[in-house]
Amino acid sequence: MAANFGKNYKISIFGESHGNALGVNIDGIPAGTELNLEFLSQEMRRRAPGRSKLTTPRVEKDEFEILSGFFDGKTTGTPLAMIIRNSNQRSKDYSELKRKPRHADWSGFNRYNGFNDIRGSGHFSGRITASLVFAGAIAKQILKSQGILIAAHIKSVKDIEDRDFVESDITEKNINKLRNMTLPVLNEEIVEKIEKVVEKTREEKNSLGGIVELMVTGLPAGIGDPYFESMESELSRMIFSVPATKGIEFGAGFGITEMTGYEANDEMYFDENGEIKSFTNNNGGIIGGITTGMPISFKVAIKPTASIEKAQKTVNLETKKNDILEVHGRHDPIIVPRAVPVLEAATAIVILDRVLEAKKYQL
Ligand SMILES: Cc1cc2nc3c(=O)[nH]c(=O)nc-3n(C[C@H](O)[C@H](O)[C@H](O)COP(=O)(O)O)c2cc1C
Ligand SMILES: C=C(O[C@@H]1CC(C(=O)O)=C[C@@H](OP(=O)(O)O)[C@H]1O)C(=O)O
Repeated sequence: MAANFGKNYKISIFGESHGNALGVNIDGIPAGTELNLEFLSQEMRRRAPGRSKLTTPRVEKDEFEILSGFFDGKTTGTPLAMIIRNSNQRSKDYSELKRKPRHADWSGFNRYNGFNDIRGSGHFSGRITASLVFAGAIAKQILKSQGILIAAHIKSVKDIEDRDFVESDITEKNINKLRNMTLPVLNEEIVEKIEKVVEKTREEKNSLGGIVELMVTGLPAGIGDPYFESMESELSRMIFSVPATKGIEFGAGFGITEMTGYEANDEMYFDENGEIKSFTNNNGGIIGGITTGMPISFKVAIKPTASIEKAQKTVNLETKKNDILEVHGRHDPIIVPRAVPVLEAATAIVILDRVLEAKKYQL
């Protein structure tokens, strides 16, 4: 089923943006895992809507309720189900959109024979990513206990660029700092520039996109598989499940095509502790679908928000005539900052699933 992901850390998501609730059922959490509920809440707040002037004004607390699989502060090992109740639906904003489709309304209408819930785009809404953040936050806690850390920052908005991650950026202290920033960037001088360009674009009834960079450290060499379950394949499958994702590149990405083989090869050496490293990481920590022991590094392209107030051409499915669409309602003028915690969580789910898979073939 399309709503399911994972072979070992298995998630099944459900819900609609304007329905009663959304949530996730997680199977495969090791029994006896202590959950830090405050950390889970913090992660939910990082993604929640209505938390800054750069996000949609729809305010939702995104308080989660754990229904099963958790007892006396520890997981029981049986499925852990979580729901979040929706509290701030304004479905009249969508009354026109049944006739005049926006983002996934037209493709979803055809896929579900017209029975898709169009209120807030139903299951297609970015709101459903709250479930990913919850499952990812549990995965992050488990991975951290194994020395595996995941970090993300905004790499660019329009033509405003942050510097790239280096391995030494990935410390618990730096991750905590980024987690507490509305605009998580490494070069804080660009924060104001981003705020200004987003504000200006919003005033022009338009929206912006950008790039998020992620890095995973602490993974040993040898996790993953060749071909269909390669680490890149699994990560890409999950990352493309995050609404608004339009591209992913590992390591030097498309830029590697401009290098010669001599430049592109990541030359290896023994470091002062006798560990094998490479001087460069153009392959993004994955070769042959399997981790090399270098950090996994990748960038994700997030498109500009589809729902904009600026008038655009569309079709009217009722009159069967060409028409004009102006989307009123509550929308993110840019999805990128809210995508940061979602992409981290999505990455954590995949990495944990692959780490558990590796336990099957490594004694
Ligand atoms: C956290 C988050 C928030 C989003 N907010 C909006 C929004 O306010 N308005 C909108 O049109 N799209 C928003 N999106 C993107 C749409 O959900 C997405 O574009 C749509 O489902 C179609 O999917 P696609 O763009 O991946 O093809 C958001 C996505 C995420 C991850
Ligand atoms: C509610 C959230 O964001 C929503 C994501 C979204 C979309 O089309 O993806 C459209 C808007 O929905 P609504 O019209 O219901 O306010 C956003 O507010 C959320 O992320 O929790």
